[in-house]
This record gives sequence, C-alpha cells and structure tokens, in this order.
Amino acid sequence: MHNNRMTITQFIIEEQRHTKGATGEFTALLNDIVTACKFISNAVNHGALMDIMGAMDTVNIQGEVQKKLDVISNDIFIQSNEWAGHLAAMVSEEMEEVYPIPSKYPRGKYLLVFDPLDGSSNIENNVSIGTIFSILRCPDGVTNPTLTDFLQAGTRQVCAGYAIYGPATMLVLTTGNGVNGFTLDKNVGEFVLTHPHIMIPVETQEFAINMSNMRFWESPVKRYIDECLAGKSGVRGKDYNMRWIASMVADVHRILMRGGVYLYPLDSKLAKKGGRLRLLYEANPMSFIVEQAGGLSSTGRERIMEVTPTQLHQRIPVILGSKNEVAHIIAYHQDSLKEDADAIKNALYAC
Ligand SMILES: O=P(O)(O)OC[C@H]1O[C@](O)(COP(=O)(O)O)[C@@H](O)[C@@H]1O
Ligand SMILES: [Mg+2]
Ligand SMILES: [Mg+2]
Repeated sequence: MHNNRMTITQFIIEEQRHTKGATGEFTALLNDIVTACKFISNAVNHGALMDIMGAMDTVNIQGEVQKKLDVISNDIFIQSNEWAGHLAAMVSEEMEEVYPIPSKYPRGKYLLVFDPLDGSSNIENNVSIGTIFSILRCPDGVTNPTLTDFLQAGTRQVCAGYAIYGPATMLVLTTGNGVNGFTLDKNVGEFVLTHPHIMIPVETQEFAINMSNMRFWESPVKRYIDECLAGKSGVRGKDYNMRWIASMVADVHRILMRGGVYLYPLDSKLAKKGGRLRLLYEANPMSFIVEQAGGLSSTGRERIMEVTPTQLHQRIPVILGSKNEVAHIIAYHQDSLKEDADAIKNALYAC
C-alpha cells in the first residue's frame, strides 16, 4: 500500500509484514512511542498558555537544570510506553538509573532509550526542539535488565527516530531500511508519510558548529573550519554558509532535508567529560538515521555506531552529515594522528 495518505502506523504494519519473524510487538511499541510524541507536541505547542514553561529546582544526572517540559516529556514517555508489555526497561537523559518496567505490568523483549526533550535551552525562545529515541533488543534470557544490558553498540539498534516540534511536528524514522519522514496532521491526529526515502545530499557547503568554542578545538577541526571560512579563495575553492540552532534535532533535520555537516567535537573544555552529546540517546540514534540516509557519522577517529558504550550517560564527540564532507573531516583527523606519530618518532630518534 502506497498512497499519499499513508499514516505512520500503516507504514510500520506494511514494513513489518515483510519482516521475518515479526510478531506485532514492535509495531505496537512504535505505536506507543508515536502517541507519546503527539502528547509532547501538544504540550510544547501550548507554550506559555499552560504552566509548563521555565525551570524546575532540580538538576539531572548531567548536572543540567531541568526545565518543566523536560520532566513533563519524560513522564509522558514513561506512561505511554510502560504498560503494554513490549518493553523490559527504559533509559532516559532525565533519569540517573535504568527504569525497569514496574511489576504490575508485563515485560517484553525490547529496551527503549530516549532524550525526551532535546534542545530544551530553546523552549522559552519558541525555537524548534524535539524528542530522540532508540530501540534495542533485551539480551536473550534477561528478564530484569540492568545497566550492562543497555551498553550495546549503535550497530545493534533495531530502530531509531526523532520527533521535531517545529512550525510543523514531524517524526523521522529508520528501522534499517532507509529513512522516512511523517508530518503530523493535527486535524486528524495522525502522522502522515510526507518525506519517503530521505537521502542526504553527498556534497555540501554548509556547516553547523558552536563557533564560540573555537579556542578550545583540536587542530583538525580548527583546520576544517578555517578552510570553510576562507571560502572561494581558500583551498576548498567554495564559499560556505553556517547555521547553529543548538537543538540537535533541528540541526540534523535540516541536514536530512538539504545536506550539511554538524559538529560537536571534542575540545579542551570537554576533554574530561568525553564530549558534549550523549552516546546512547543522542549520538547513536542520529548516527543510525544519518547513515541510513546515505551520510556518515564519526567521532573524527572512529564510526560512532561501532563504539561500545561503557556508561549509560556517556558523552562522545559527534561529526555527522553529508558523506563527502564528513569523509574530508575524518581525513584531517587521520593527518593529525600521523603528524603526532611522526613527531613522537622524531623525538625518539633525536634522543
Ligand atoms: O549550547 P551548546 O553548547 O551550543 O549545545 C547545544 C547542543 O546541546 C543539546 O541541546 C543537548 O541536548 P539537551 O537539550 O537534551 O541537553 C543539543 O541538542 C545541541 O546541539
Ligand atoms: Mg539532547
Ligand atoms: Mg534533553
């Protein structure tokens, strides 16, 4: 079935019909996630009309002040997804520990990881924000999952997606068969397939980075951005444009729509933390989506989805987007590693 009124549920049912061994559990789980995103979209859209703006007097595990909407979105995600028997446990940016499905509900074979509200520093400014999620399989035989069961490399994701609450609410999804985008038709309350088979343009002249961190960057990133800024008369031979929304969902969504690169690299300020963005519920799901749309996603040194996590809230450097441009930045990291190795060799010979 392919028509111009295909809802996200119909799309998933159709996709699962061709998936060997599918029982309907995954379809039902995604349906609950979609419902949660509709509830969050509704809350976000009310803005200051409801008492949901502003900060709480709590901080999350990251030490960041929680916004009321962070907490509301987290509650919505839990309530929508804990009851149906498809999940064994959940992990969220807003919760320090693993959230096991309470014993009053049945447990299922999947694990859900999510950032309930991404870009929440933008809430008060009415700038696009979103929700990011990733579905993993609960390891065989595990009925009471703990932290280690969530420490799976991104290559093992069953599904990843995000909802973006912008001028329109959209949900973008991959189950490993490409990337599709759905727009919420508020009149009927359904996400409708509007962006089938999204592919990121291979080439780009647009980068997204928080330039205020320039003095802290490592040399390959500094070299890349310097060359972008040099424009047509520099070694890249073309003028670049820049965007930085400070909502990863909004920056990644733009890249899916028209190409570009997004960088939140390692810098000397973040060195101890390992990066800014979180591996399990920001970097991995976005990497799965970007790769499925023909792009690349790397730390600069390795493919993000091949990193084995060691902590629930682990942070990681992120460089993702248009294939050729990300490959170019990775090559600069390799040059820099080679220069470092040569310098060590020369110093040893000099002794
Ligand atoms: O404020 P900075 O340093 O530019 O960082 C912005 C980045 O941080 C994030 O907002 C982190 O997400 P949260 O709002 O979920 O903490 C990304 O979405 C965004 O790209
Ligand atoms: Mg986030
Ligand atoms: Mg968040």
